[in-house]
Amino acid sequence: MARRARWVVKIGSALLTNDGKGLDRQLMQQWVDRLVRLMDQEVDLVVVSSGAVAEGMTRLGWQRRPESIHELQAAAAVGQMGLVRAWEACFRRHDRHTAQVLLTHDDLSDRKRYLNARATLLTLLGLSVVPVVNENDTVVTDEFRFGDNDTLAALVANLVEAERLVILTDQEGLYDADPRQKPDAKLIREARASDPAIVGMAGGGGSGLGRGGMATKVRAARLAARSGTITTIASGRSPDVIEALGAGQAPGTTLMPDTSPLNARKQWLAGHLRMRGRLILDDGAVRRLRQAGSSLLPVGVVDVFGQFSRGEMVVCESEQGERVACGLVNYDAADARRICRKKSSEIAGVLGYMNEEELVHRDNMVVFG
Ligand SMILES: Nc1ncnc2c1ncn2[C@@H]1O[C@H](COP(=O)(O)OP(=O)(O)O)[C@@H](O)[C@H]1O
Ligand SMILES: N[C@@H](CCC(=O)OP(=O)(O)O)C(=O)O
Repeated sequence: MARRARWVVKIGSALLTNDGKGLDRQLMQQWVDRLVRLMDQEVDLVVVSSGAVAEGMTRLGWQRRPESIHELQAAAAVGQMGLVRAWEACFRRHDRHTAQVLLTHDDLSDRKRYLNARATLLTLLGLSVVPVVNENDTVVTDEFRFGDNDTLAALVANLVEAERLVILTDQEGLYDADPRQKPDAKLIREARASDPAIVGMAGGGGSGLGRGGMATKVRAARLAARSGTITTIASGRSPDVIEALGAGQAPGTTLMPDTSPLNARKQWLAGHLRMRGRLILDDGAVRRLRQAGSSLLPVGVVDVFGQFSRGEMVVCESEQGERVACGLVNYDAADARRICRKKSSEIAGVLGYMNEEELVHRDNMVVFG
């Protein structure tokens, strides 16, 4: 059965807080009404919501964005409360659960945490819960922060392999110049995310509330393209944009990836990680990986070489020494040795716990041609 489509919808501070006048709950409800309709059309949804700092400033009565990092973090902590409550209330009206997911850069660059974040998000989607993601502003240090949620949303799109990233902002899309400076700027309808020309068109943060501006949105589209994700940058002032997207129209600016999802994922897996170990597979496992598109179960592994931790990259070889696949492993080397040749139902008995029944999940694996 084909899996449901996955979309990541990112909503920026300027839009969400009505240019700093507090959370625009009415508009939020209008978006949610449309988003729920999308979910009814077989789309799983992850919302990436900015606005914690802006909402915190409103609650604390601050007129200007503070300079000090600790004041910003304090404002984010206050505002995040309002933000998740507001999202929860809007989705509740449709009997949908929401979940607060706060991520940092470390969570997505460390492979173990990456796998855990991915598994949790996919579990939430499987439960029809809407994850509401923001950066964990209170704990991040300056050098490791995303800073803008455009980048975070793109990495979340990579994480769940979303078909589409929708970046809702206060402009109709990407213009050939900043429309706040040049009112006659023209809207770009469609471009390749990798086109160097569009980077030059995008200026920095414009609203004073958001941090990213268009430049980070264009960069986000490039990052998202790694997992074959199509990015739409559109105005969230009118919730009809979501309806139009659901009906297959292309409002705002569409930024297309160059590669198909499979190739993009292959490039990403192959380009980013070093092999830490080797798993030797029996003939049955080799066949199942190559022909049936299966995950690798411990029962098909006859030997384990190398030192690796959960989440690291391993190469899978046949007993004849042929490279069959590579992927992110779900157990560390010591535990992999203990469960190889064992049925998945025996894992918990042998180890005293079970992460996943697969040693390497199909989604985290590239099979060589
Ligand atoms: N080429 C461009 N096209 C559209 N907007 C641009 C462009 N260059 C800069 N901008 C500015 O980017 C702003 C949106 O970014 P930002 O304020 O960070 O919003 P958000 O909070 O939605 O992320 C716009 O209000 C606009 O002034
Ligand atoms: N994590 C921050 C969001 C950072 C930010 O301003 O992002 P954006 O408005 O999307 O450019 C917050 O919730 O205030």
